Amino acid sequence: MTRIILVVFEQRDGVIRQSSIDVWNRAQALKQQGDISVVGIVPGPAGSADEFRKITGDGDILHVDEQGLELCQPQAYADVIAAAAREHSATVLMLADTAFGADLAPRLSARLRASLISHCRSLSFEGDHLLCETAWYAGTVSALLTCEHGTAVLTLAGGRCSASGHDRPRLVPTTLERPEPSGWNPVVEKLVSASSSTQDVAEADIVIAGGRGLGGPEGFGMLESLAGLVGGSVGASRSVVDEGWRPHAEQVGQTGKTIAPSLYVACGISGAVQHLAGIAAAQTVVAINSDPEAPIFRAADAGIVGDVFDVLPKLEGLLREKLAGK
Ligand SMILES: Cc1cc2nc3c(=O)[nH]c(=O)nc-3n(C[C@H](O)[C@H](O)[C@H](O)COP(=O)(O)OP(=O)(O)OC[C@H]3O[C@@H](n4cnc5c(N)ncnc54)[C@H](O)[C@@H]3O)c2cc1C
Repeated sequence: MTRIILVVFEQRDGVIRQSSIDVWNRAQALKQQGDISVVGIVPGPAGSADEFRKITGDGDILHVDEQGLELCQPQAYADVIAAAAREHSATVLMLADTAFGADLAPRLSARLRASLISHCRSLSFEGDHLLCETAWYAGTVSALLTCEHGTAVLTLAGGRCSASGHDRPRLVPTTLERPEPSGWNPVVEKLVSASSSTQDVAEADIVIAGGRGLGGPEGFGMLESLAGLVGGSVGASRSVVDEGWRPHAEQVGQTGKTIAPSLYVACGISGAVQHLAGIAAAQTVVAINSDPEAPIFRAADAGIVGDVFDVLPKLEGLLREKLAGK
């Protein structure tokens, strides 16, 4: 029997999130493991052809754009996605492990009477069983979970995943048969972007993050300059956010964002387990810290022991020379 995976795409202001495209690519990779077909759904106004061109692989992508979906209201989304899951007999629903995915997944699980597995790091099919490796206790423990029967709703933790094929999915403007929307959330009237000038730290390919070692909000000027140079975003530890030096939108970790950049540079960050929980999927971690015993070095691929105020300007100077071809 063909198993149907429904991938839920998240969009913000009509722009499809990279984390959702990663989930789609991971679902495509699962097709090698059996008779599996993948369907996507984009609720809301992600209508431009350019947006859809970012997506490759096989399968239909349902695009549902109707009144009430423009504000990313989870209850409205849950109605639409549950209707799509029923219509396509989906047995697995996959969402990115973002704040929005974490809010939506339990609603879908309740509506579909499905099992819910959050923070999946990896997944595979063994016979009829879906096996999910998930992270618990800030990533210090991993558990292998399976759903014995019925539908499963999964949130997938970061992991940049590129498409293997160059096919284009078929885009299907869709209207779904569903009961009158009952639970439109009256609280959301307007979405305001927290930091419109820079890319969301959860989507960025390069993240330059700072901790308490930067001494104050002024220290982040160096990080902004370096991030601007390499086309990255600035991230922050929770201590920094608690101090009010940086906005919560930039916080990385257990109570912040889970990120999956190809390069993560931790500047003056000790590397507490709650912080490391957010960077497990980073491909390369570089740490700059004055304390050679700082735990961040154990999680780093490369480390520089030194004062961040000496190291970062030198690093940026070298990079500028390199980029100028000197
Ligand atoms: C339930 C819970 C959830 C949490 N969630 C998160 C989370 O999501 N994200 C998160 O980050 N934390 C989280 N924390 C907090 C976490 O435990 C740490 O307290 C926090 O990560 C520490 O932040 P920090 O590394 O910036 O500061 P510190 O631990 O104070 O470390 C500062 C580091 O800077 C170095 N340093 C100092 N001066 C310099 C200098 N001039 N040059 C170079 N290095 C220097 C020091 O050697 C030190 O290693 C959570 C905690 C709890 C209990």
